[in-house]
Amino acid sequence: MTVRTIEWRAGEVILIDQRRLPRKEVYRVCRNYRQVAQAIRTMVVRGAPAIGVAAAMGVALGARRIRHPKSVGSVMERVFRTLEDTRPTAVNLHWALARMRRTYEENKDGGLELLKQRLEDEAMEIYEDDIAANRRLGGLGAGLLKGSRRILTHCNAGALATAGYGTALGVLRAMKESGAAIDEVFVDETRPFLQGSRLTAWELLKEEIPVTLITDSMMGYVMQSRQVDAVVVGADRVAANGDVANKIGTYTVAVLAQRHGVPFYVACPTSTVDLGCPSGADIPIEQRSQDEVTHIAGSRIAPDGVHTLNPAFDVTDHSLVSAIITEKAVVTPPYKKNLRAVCSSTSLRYT
Ligand SMILES: CSC[C@H]1O[C@H](OP(=O)(O)O)[C@H](O)[C@@H]1O
Repeated sequence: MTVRTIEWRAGEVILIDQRRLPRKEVYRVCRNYRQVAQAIRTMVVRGAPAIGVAAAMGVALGARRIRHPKSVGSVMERVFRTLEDTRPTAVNLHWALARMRRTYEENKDGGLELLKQRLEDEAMEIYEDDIAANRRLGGLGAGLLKGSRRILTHCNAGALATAGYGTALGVLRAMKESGAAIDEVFVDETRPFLQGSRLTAWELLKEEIPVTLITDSMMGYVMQSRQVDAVVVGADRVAANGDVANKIGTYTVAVLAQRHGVPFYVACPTSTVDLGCPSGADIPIEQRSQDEVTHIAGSRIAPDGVHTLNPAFDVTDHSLVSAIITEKAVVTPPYKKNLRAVCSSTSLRYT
């Protein structure tokens, strides 16, 4: 099954509108960087690696529309700032923009047409690197989870959250490709945006991987009744000490996993590890609109005027993380030392 999450088509960025899934497969055509930024903000495209790739393509779009060499500097600064301001938590967005900014600085004096081509080439490289990384980490994860036949995952860390193949779902895809027996994947709905029930269930059904949808409140029950052999989730930012920011509810899963002796694995490319971020306390947590909590599919389910909280992410302490599966290695504690050893060559300064 090839999900076309995102596609560069000479001067356009094509995105599957993830707000419409699973009922409709609708594609959004972005013809300028502002449209890409809006698609990221409104979660037409979502998922840490996917928004990084989208932002990189947005930079290439922004450059393509420049007509006068003298305006390059002012236009590109506006492009970078607009895309950097879309969503704060997923470090892949800022990592990808740092790569694009490095390419811009290296080529800004080489002529406008060369600059445009170099930025497009870099965006495509970020796209292809992500898919390759997911396939590699998937294979490493399949080896780690060998023998785990009943797995729980949270949110969507699949092809839809990346340039393709997925991270947590990349591990499941690699397990299936290797012939490993998967008896059951428990997917929780992941309120309020329902990435689990709408996106992960959709991806796994298409892959013919056995999936059971549960409500968020059933996570404790399935682990207490010993129905889960392992948990694997994605990540939006891993701090230098191994603390993990991921979709809201991940911390709950991790505490339950520890309580019931279930290994808790995080699958992410090294572009998700932020060595410049000392701990989870330093990770900015995005607060999203209250409508996501008070409405489902556009219908109000809560009374007018009710106060809501809507942090889009939480932080799981590194002590609850059994291992971090990256494309370069499966990283185990002590994370501060081992993450630096594995990820330093990928790390880029974002500030
Ligand atoms: C492959 S990482 C996907 C990661 O991103 C999601 O957040 P959002 O849907 O708000 O972009 C979620 O935290 C996933 O685990």
